[in-house]
Amino acid sequence: MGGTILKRLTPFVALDVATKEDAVALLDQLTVTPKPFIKVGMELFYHFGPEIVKTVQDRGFDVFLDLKLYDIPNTVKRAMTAIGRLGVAFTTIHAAGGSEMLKAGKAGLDAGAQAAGLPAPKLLAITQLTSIDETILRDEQHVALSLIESVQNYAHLAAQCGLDGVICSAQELSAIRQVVGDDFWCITPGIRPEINHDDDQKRVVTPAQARELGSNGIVVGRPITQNADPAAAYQAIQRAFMEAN
Ligand SMILES: O=C(O)c1cc(=O)[nH]c(=O)n1[C@@H]1O[C@H](COP(=O)(O)O)[C@@H](O)[C@H]1O
Repeated sequence: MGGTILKRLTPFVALDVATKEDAVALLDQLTVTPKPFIKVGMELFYHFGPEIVKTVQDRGFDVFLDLKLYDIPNTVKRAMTAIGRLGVAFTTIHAAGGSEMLKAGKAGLDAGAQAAGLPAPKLLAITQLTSIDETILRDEQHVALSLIESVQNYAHLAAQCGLDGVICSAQELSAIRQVVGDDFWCITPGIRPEINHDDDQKRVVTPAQARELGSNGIVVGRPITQNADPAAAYQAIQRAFMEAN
């Protein structure tokens, strides 16, 4: 890291629930210090649209709107312009869409924010989803690179296109840091307090491992939202990630 101090954000809680009542109940339980970022994903957004973003913001949380855009450059640019007007802090796009799409997305996002008089959201590129492993990459996607090389390639592409960072597994961070600057955000889902490989996530680390590997921020869903005490689960994960032993 060239001797610089790593920026580390409080965890992002993935609000992956189906109803507004469930979302609000979780937000009410997560009014803790330090405050988490709240990730609104496809499930809530497709049910309730921009209104759900406002609901979260009105409760004092910064929003990471995770819609993973992937389409032709013109369509992505226009959709990103709409996202830029929502006042969110972070949003996502697929690096696999290529440089023209990434640059169009960034231009649209910045234009939307500027038109609304808001700061531009940070744009993060999805590299390889944390549910993808070497077997899927080789046998289904027919990608000739190793998983780490593919993630590293997408991170380099995203940085060259002027994006603010990537989403990846913390397992790829040292490879990524070889090709991007220290100020490039590497946000890492696939976090489990205990590694037991019993769900759809394939490239998984603990919160403490994410810290040791140099993650700038972790995204955590089910270990918090499906816990009987979401606030306690969040606080334990937050401490493990943010405080050195
Ligand atoms: O973009 C994301 O946030 C994301 C990218 C990725 O590669 N893997 C990944 O799990 N995510 C998201 O991170 C969250 C992880 O949720 P849990 O697996 O329940 O902790 C989900 O909301 C996913 O959509």
